[in-house]
Order: sequence, then structure tokens, then C-alpha cells
Amino acid sequence: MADKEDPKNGKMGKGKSKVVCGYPLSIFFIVVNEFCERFSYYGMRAVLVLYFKYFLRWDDDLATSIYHTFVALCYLTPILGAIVADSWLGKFKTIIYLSIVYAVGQVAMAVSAIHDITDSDRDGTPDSMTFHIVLSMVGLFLIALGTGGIKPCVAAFGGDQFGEHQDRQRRTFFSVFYLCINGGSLLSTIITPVLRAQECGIYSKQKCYSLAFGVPAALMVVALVVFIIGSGMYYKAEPQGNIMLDVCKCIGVSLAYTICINTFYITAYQQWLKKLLIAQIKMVLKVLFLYIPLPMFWTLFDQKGSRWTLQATTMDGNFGALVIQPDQMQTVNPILILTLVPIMDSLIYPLIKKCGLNFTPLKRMTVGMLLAAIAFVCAALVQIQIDVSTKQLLHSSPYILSGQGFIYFKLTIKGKANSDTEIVENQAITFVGFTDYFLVYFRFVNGMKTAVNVSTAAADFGLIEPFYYSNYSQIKNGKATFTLRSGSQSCEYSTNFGFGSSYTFFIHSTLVFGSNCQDSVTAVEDIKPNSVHMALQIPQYFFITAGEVMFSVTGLEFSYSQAPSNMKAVLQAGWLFTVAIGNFIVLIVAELAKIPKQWAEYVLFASLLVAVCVIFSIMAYFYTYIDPTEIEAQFKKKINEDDEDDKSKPGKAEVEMVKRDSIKCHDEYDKATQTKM
Ligand SMILES: CC(C)C[C@H](NC(=O)[C@@H](N)CC(C)C)C(=O)O
Repeated sequence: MADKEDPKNGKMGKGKSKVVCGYPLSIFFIVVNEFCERFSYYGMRAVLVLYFKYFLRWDDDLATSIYHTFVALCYLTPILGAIVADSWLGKFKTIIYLSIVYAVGQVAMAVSAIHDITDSDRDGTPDSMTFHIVLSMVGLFLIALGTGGIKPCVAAFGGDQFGEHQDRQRRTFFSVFYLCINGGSLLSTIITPVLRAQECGIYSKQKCYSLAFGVPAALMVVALVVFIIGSGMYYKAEPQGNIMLDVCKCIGVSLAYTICINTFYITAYQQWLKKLLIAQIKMVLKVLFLYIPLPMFWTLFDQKGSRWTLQATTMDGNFGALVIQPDQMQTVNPILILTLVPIMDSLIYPLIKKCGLNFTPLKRMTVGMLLAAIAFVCAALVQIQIDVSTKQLLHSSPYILSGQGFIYFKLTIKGKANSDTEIVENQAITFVGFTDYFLVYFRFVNGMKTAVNVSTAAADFGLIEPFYYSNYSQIKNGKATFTLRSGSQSCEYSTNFGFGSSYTFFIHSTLVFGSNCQDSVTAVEDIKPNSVHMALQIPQYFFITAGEVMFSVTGLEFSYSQAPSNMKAVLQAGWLFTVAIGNFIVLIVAELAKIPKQWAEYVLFASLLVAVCVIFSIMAYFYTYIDPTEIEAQFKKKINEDDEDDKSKPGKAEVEMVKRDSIKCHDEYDKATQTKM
């Protein structure tokens, strides 16, 4: 289809779309669709593990494995969607059909989370867990198929809306596209956990997972409707046959031609068709070859959600009025994307250009990788800080004296609460794994001759016999007021618990009930509160996000611009495939390289990425940027010329016959050579 003319920009957007400020109006529907779709995807993902754990009652290991398998599947299915789009249905229809599959999947998830469906005895818990498990697994499979399937198509379809001479506008489109991804995901990761925390139900009230999945489902329906509304304005490139089959045929026929070169007459027309397909395959293979080192970037990038979140659990999340949960730190990434993308596009890149530097896409991606490596060096430095603060504790407080002269405790403390903590000697307590960031541990030692009961407004911790101690109990961090009671007499003791801390409280023998008992209790820190502040993670988030902007936004556009017209979605899928491989590498490295020191693991990952980055920059040096549209136009011109000129111009049937005969010849050749052997 011919591009529309625009008075300002020469050739303008394709399709029937109006042009607003130099951009085809159709892309508005595409970016809104992306915003809603990403809201749907990330919103559902934000509560998924909790749904597994608390609704389906799976253990942590099973919940984590199924979660990662689902995420990996979401980045594998793009290949499927791309092949269907480029070879068969076209991008538009593929997006529509797979969005329906996606929305059905989301609805299935929402329904699977309604506990009342199988709660026949109305006690608040589902009676047939199998129903909920099967429905949610079917839902997740459909979602993975939908989200992955449409992902390469939507980006490439957006790119298709721009005319040949709209490189600048197309680049801006990919930046806006990325902003929408992050805007949608940011909003949903804030909203869906709030929805989940609500209580809902018909017969009994439970945590509202159905609402937390239902809203993303509704957003997916909105995404679909918005996309359909734009239908009349889009430029819809026709699918160009089964590309994969064409590639195989091309190789087969080429061989046959080579073998039977003297037997058959090949028209110039056919030659050019074949050469065009070969050129297109070469374009794709060159880019795919360049992608080989890229998964390493994603290996580091995706550790935000795992290693970095665990690191945050050993840090202090008190931001004054705001207390940040470790997993909430991840929202720093989309927030920074929303600020950095406009800054890069309107300030940094133009400034670099003004300085006369040619900051090509591959150079940007190389710098992006280096920034990600720097982020991991920052993470290592923060880790060293955390380790030092923990070590100080180990050396400074192995002994605890009651201060009142009769109770002596010897404690050996390893690690921090919420991670791997062990307190040996007088009584052993082991906290293994991340429990709840907000919970801290405490116990009381009773130095009085009478039994004392300890309670708070929310819980009763029981009676402690004279000269004895209680077991460790958990309490929310922050201020706590304990009531100490003996018979009808009581007094109150208040204290403050820092994140990740653990305390032993000694009740003095001199305590007098009825008066203020604040001075008659001594608090001893078994485990110091997390002293390294979570704000120290901001530099690492800054560098990884700056790296992402340079690497991922550029890579997205690069994958589109370097792909031949019939394989745009295929190359987008290739790009997303690097994300899937990156995720697998995280799993493998975490399993294989059991490095005892976390900071050393961060340094290892940073070094690996630098090494990969050097290889990538060498590969990039030898890469020649192409303009697929121009190359294809040249071929098509030749095809048309020869089609006109060739006196013995073959009809379609004739071409097919030549191909068939050539293959037959090839088979004959095979048979002949086999007989000889
Ligand atoms: C290819 C994807 C990894 C890119 C993109 N992700 C992001 O933009 C992240 N910054 C989002 C954040 C919420 C993790 C996506 O398409 O999801």
C-alpha cells in the first residue's frame, strides 16, 4: 500500500489513519492496548505467588517453580505467535484471536479464585482444591499463550504503521510504547495487591484473589476493545505465506537447482524470487547471530525480582512516614523508566548527537550492558555493607548478662533474622528463609520469684515460670507495648522493634507491679535491627534501569528496523527469546555456582556481563546496518523487470512445475548416489 503524503514530512504513515502531530492516529490505539495488556499481565503476576501459597496452599518451592515456569513460558510463546502472524493470519488477526484466548485465561484465573464455588460446607475454604488447581493452570496456560503470542505482534504491528521516511517517529513510538509498558505495570503492581488484601465472598469472607485477578481480566477485555476500535485505521500488512516452509523449500530447491543445473532452464524471474528470499533469510540470520550474547543482560536484569528483593529483606525499609516492603522496591524500576526514557530521548541522545558522536543502536546496547554490570557492582558494595554490619554483631555480643547478677546467657548468633539465623547454646532457634519482613522475634526472661504473664493488646504470650524464659514469639516491627501481669497486678513496658531484629527482655527481680515497669525490664539485642538502609539500593536500580533504557528500548526498535518485511514479528520473537534464555541462565547459575558470599556472586555476574559485552561489541563492529525496505524494493524492481522482459515468462503453474521437477531431480540424484554406495 502506498504511503500517504504529508505536507511537512514528505511520505507519511501507512493505512487510512489520520495524521496527528506527524504520527498516525492508529498508534494511539496500539499504545493504549499495550498499556492495558501490561496492566493485566503484571497485575496478575504481582499476586500469583501469594495465590499459590495461601489459596491453593502450595509450599514455597512448588509456588516458586510454577511461577518461574509460567514466566519462562510467556517468553517462549512469542515464537508461536510470530510464525502464525507472519506466515498465516497476519498480525492484526493474530492479535485479536490471541487476545481473546488471553482474556479467557484471565477470566479463568479470576473464577478459579472464587472459594465459594466449591465451598459446600461454607467454612471459608474450598472443598475441591482440584477444581481450583485445574482451572488456574488452564488459565495460566491460556495467558502464557496469549501474552507471549501477541507480544511480538503488537510491537511489530505498531512499527508497521509508519512510512518509509518516518524513522524518527518510529523510534519515538518505540519509546512511548515502552513508557506504556511501564506505566501499566507500575499502576497494576500497586493496585492488585490492595485488591487482594480486601475481604470478599458470598457465604464467607476471604482474601479477595478473585478481584485481584478479575480487574486484570477486565483490563484485558478493555485492551481488546480498544484495539478493535482502531481497526479501520490500521495499515495491515498481508502475511506472506508460510515463511518457515518457504525457508525450507528455498534450501531444498536451491540444492536441486545446483545439482540439476544443466537439466533445467531457470527463468530470471524465478532466480530473483529465490534471491530475494535468500537475502531476507540472511538479514534475519545476521541479526539472530548478533543476539547470541544478549541473554546475559536479562540474566542480570531479572535478578531484581529475586536476589535484589532478598537483599532488601536484610535492609531497613523505614522511609519516615513510609515503610517499604522489600518486594515494593521493584517498583523503582518502572518509576525510573517513566523518568529516564523522556530524559534520554529529549536530552541525552540529542546532546550526544550535537557533540558529533554517532551513537548507533548497537553502541547504545553495548553501553546498556555496561550499565547493568555497574548496577551489579553497586549491589555487591551494598552487600558488603550488609555483611560488615552483621559481622560487627557477631563479634560484639556473644555474651548477654542480665545486668541483675543471676542470669548469664551465652549466645552465638549467625546471620540476621529473616535470612539464615541460628541461635545456639542455651536454647536453639533457627529461622530459615524469608518469613515476613515486618515480623521480629522476642522472648522474656523472668528474674522474679513469681510467675509472670506477658501479653500485648493483640496476643497473649503465656505464663513464664520464676527464673525461667519464654520461647521466642513474633511481633510486628515498630512500637510495641507489653503488659506484664502477676495475679491481679500489672504494669506496662513499651519498646521499639527495628526491622530484622530480635530481643531478649530481662524482667528484674526488683520489679514492682502497679508502678511504671519501664525501668525494671532490660532489653538486650540478640540480633541488631537491619542497619543498612534500603535507599542504598537506589543506585543499583538507577544503573540497571538506565541500562534497560539503552539496551531494551533500543533493541526493540533495532529488531524491527533490521527485519525484512515478512519476518518483522519473527525477529521480535527472537528478541523476546533472549529474555527467556536469560531467565533460564538465572536458574542454572543459581543451582550450579553455589557461591557462599553473595557479594562475590554479584561480582561474578558483573564480570560475566562485561566479558559478554566485549564479545558483543566485536560482533557489533562487523555488523552492517541495512534498510530492508530498500533492499526488498531493489529486488522487487528486478523481479518486475524480468517478469516483463522475459519472453519465456513462466506462469505460476510453470514455476511450480520447474520447482517440482527440480525436487524430483534431486530425489533421483539421491537415489542414484545411494545405489552407488
Ligand atoms: C522484554 C521485557 C523484559 C520488557 C518489558 N519490561 C519492562 O519494561 C520492565 N521495565 C517492566 C517492569 C515492571 C519489570 C515488558 O515488555 O514487560
